[in-house]
Amino acid sequence: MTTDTTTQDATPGAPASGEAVLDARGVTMRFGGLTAVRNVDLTVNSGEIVGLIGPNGAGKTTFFNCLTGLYVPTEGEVRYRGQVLPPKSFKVTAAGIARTFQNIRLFANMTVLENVLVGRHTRTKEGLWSALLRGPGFHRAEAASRERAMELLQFVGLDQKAEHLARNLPYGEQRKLEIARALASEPGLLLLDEPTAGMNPQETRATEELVFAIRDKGVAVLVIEHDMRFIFNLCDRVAVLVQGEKLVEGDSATVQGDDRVIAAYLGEPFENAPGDEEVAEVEAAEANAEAGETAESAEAGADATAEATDADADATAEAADSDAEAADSDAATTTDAAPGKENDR
Ligand SMILES: Nc1ncnc2c1ncn2[C@@H]1O[C@H](COP(=O)(O)OP(=O)(O)OP(=O)(O)O)[C@@H](O)[C@H]1O
Repeated sequence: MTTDTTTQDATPGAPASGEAVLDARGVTMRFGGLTAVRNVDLTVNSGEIVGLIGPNGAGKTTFFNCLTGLYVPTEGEVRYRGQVLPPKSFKVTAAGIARTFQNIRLFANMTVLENVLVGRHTRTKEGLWSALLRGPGFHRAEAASRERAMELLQFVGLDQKAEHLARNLPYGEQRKLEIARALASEPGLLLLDEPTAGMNPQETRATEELVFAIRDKGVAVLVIEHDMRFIFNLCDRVAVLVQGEKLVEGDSATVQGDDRVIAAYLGEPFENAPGDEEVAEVEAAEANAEAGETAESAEAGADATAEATDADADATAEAADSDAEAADSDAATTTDAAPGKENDR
């Protein structure tokens, strides 16, 4: 994966490298008396990574749903490469916009590869009869789809797990798989809804690199995220929604320094280069994890010695019982540790 993770190359405010891929004008979405999104304009140019931030309930996901045909905006218009988008999500995908969801939506009982193949259906031309008759055209198309799906799995680092069931992947890899599946429709614009939610710092850092790599492949990206370090390190431009309205739009420095954004959302400005901070945080987390492992094994050794001493003092039969119990208790800890960690997310 060729990645360019320097903040400089994704410099906020740098001239847009291309024409508008997405052009949303005056988008308003009302649910009865509630206006979730009000008169929002947003453009994403080719080669750009744009962030959409705002407090909970600000209307970010509703706005995404308006862009992807899940909702028909009450007012306004959304264009993709100059064409008004049809109000049907599969047609929006076919036009060139793909998305991931805030809550992972994979086919849990299908393999990793099958999940990506599902994502390719808008790009396969073979019709129903071809699929039923399984003629040479179908087999050629299927082989090409599998090849492309494997390329995408390699791109996100999941090719070795192609035959695993999606539900058996760790959380961070499920998010990667969602991205691979979205990319399978060969989009020109990828919408990511909280791609790092529940991730640890290492996984977040890897996702950041993946998004840069996607941009480098010519796919523009619009991303919703609450992790401000991630957003300000990644995005060329950031738009801030508050109570359905766009409060501010600009480069990272402009947004971070805007008093209204600080008051409504950020709290206090980020200082220093977020990239450096994040690297330091990841390194510290890795060092802590290593130190934790070493301490755990030292503790385990000490426990074993203490138990052995106790056992010597007791009757032989009792010592055997005590060892067996200790082994049971260790086994229970090991088994519980992984699911517990998963549940924490
Ligand atoms: N289908 C719906 N029907 C009625 N109200 C809705 C619907 N979808 C969203 N809303 C409301 O619209 C507002 C914006 O919600 P939305 O989920 O878009 O916010 P958000 O910025 O994505 O929040 P979060 O960061 O928590 O995901 C909220 O008040 C929400 O309750």
